[in-house]
Amino acid sequence: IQHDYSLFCHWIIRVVFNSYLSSNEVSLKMADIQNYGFATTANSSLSRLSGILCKCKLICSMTKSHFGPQFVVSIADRDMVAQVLRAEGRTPQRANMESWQEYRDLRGRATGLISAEGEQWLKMRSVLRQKVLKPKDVAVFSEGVNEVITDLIKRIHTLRSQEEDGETVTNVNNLFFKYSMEGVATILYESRLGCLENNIPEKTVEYIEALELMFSMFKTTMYAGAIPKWLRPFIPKPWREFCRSWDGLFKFSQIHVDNKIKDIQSQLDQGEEVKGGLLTYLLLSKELTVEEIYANMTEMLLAGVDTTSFTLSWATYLLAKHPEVQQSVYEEIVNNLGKDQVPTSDDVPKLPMIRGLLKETLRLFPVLPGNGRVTQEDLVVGGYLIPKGVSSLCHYATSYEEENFPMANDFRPERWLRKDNMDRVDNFGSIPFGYGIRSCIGKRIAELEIHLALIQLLQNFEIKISPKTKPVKAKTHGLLTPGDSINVKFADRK
Ligand code: HEM
Repeated sequence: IQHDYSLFCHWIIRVVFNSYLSSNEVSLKMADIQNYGFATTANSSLSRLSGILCKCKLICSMTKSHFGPQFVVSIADRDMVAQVLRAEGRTPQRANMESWQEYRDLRGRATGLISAEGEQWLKMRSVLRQKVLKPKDVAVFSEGVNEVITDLIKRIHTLRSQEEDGETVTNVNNLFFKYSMEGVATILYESRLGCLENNIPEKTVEYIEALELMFSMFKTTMYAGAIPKWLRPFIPKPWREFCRSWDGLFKFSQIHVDNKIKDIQSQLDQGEEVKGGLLTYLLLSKELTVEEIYANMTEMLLAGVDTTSFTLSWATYLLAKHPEVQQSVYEEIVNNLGKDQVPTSDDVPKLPMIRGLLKETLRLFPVLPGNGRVTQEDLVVGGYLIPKGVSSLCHYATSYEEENFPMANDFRPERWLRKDNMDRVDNFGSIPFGYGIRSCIGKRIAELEIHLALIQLLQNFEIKISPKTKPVKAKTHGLLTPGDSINVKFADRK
């Protein structure tokens, strides 16, 4: 049962238990159990069942289980996670990417950074890392991101004016989804989509809706790869939808990349000097093929929207729930930057509390609660032999360990402040962007989008609890997401 049928068990358990418990409670219990030992949502349904029945919290730091046909060793201990990551070779391998590869083979598409392996991955990583991996590389995107933030603030004014109290914005994640999509498109495609406009042109509405649908469809079809191929004729929907959402994402990226190719060509034809950002560089340098550029833009779009928007939603929620923290972050902004000055990336180092706020938000709510790795050598970890070819690193669990973070359940951004130059606040207990040469390549982009947005939001508004704010818990379907709408008030700063 733990092999091919684990997914079915998972579904059956969900259906049965949903009828006994509220769905939130089930998600929470599943999240708890998953993150205390199991890295992926469909892991080992039987163990989950016993966990739910016993209401016990699994606190083992190493467990073995199965995800579809795959054997997984899940590690939830800071030092063991560090040991596995430090043992990585020059081309670390990501787990569970077979379905992504299969889709690309089927459609004759290239792989992007997330799905590529080996030398192919290394080649693309070496090209992309030169442009986006250091804070100074992404500093050039500040202006474009700030334009998007101006639209975000306008949109908040519009949305709250539609509410009775003139201050509440319901389901902030909708808003931040559009912000993140607009922000990442500005950086990746060097063009604006218009997601945050009040009167969005019909054409734009169509593709925003199509993209939203693709993102939501993608989440539900994530497990398509775990269903054995021989079962697909009997249960065709997950695989069909998985392919359909990839088709849509690729098409979307291709339209924007092709537009850029035309722009560049017309500039060249007119004898103009061609200047631009990341995409222009990739197209002109020809270090990647056009197919590789399509694939990387598609995978970065997929990786860069929900991650950023969920993190912003949680940060907003935490600030509303902790007015004293919000006040100290705000005071730091006013004292070091002023009430009205538009921040750039150069200002962020002057605002350690803003950085602490993001780190603490990601410690409590790491969008990717686990990290799948294919270990490339046999390893002895914590006295156990982990065979080559498996492992899953559960940093959600290590983020909540008292040993790693005293008063771990509390929201305390100041825990990330350095007392002096020698003080090291980095902590393997919380690695929301992963670690090492295969860590998140969009980390600096995400930080820029989130830091600048939070600074301007706090300069403009006091974020407060609204009567519509209910306690929101996290749930997981691969990504850790808010389990309910986050509704807060954006009150004008006096
Ligand atoms: C709060 C926001 C984000 C979080 C928490 C996050 C987290 C992560 C994590 C945990 C990984 C896996 C790292 C590993 O395997 O060690 C990853 C990989 C990746 N992320 Fe992000 N990410 C975020 C935003 C972004 C953005 C904005 C982009 C692109 C614009 C992006 C692009 C990627 C790509 C391409 C990879 C694969 C890298 C590789 O395999 O070489 N991410 N991210």
